[in-house]
Amino acid sequence: MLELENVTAYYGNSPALQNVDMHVESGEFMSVLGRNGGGKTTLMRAILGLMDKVTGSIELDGKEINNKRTDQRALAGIGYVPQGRGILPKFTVRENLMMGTFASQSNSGTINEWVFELFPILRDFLGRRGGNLSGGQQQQLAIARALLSDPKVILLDEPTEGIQPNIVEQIEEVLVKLNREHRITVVLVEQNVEFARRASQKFVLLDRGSVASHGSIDELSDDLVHRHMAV
Ligand SMILES: Nc1ncnc2c1ncn2[C@@H]1O[C@H](COP(=O)(O)OP(=O)(O)OP(=O)(O)O)[C@@H](O)[C@H]1O
Repeated sequence: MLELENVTAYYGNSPALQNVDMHVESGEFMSVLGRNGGGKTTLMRAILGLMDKVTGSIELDGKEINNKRTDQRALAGIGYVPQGRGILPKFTVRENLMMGTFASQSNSGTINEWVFELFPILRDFLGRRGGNLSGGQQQQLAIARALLSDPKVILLDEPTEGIQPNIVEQIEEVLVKLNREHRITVVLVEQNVEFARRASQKFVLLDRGSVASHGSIDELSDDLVHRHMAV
């Protein structure tokens, strides 16, 4: 459902991602791995249309999206949880959630209750400013906001970075549930290899902007991790 062929992405004139292929099937959980600076965030930005220039092909459900604007890609069904979470600190939790609904086809402004079933804490904090939540709560808010755009595929950039272990566990559980029960396709950027091994069916391993290895998650050997992820 998300097909990248020969994708090269540039900051100015310098390519940070080169000739990347990635094939994600509907309902699949894909992890994108690699050490810092390997190109993982650049890959997410290329899929979203946030790079200066991207060559190659990016298809969603068989339709080319590489010529579309970021907002059109969101409407087409790509949800995004950026690195650093991207919460608007002065907006309340309710307002942050409403931002997500505006990126959905229905553009309803209505917050679907199911995000509170996934993250009950958000209901309690609806009137609180986003900037006053803890890091873990902000991450839950960022995931809920992305879900309210009704995504077919959700891209998450290091959602567990800098978050306390019990919240990491909760986030892992929610992502697995979204994928297995709600059939949302997940593309997860992670440094946490064990999380990726538990949650994913497939992986892509980036090294210096190129695909060093890819396959089903049981093919992700310790040797590959050591070669391409150790600093
Ligand atoms: N705004 C930018 N302008 C120019 N070069 C950039 C910019 N952002 C990243 N790069 C370069 O692009 C390359 C890939 O960076 P990217 O952020 O995609 O890596 P990453 O795998 O996501 O790393 P991290 O785990 O640290 O987030 C790096 O060499 C980086 O220095």
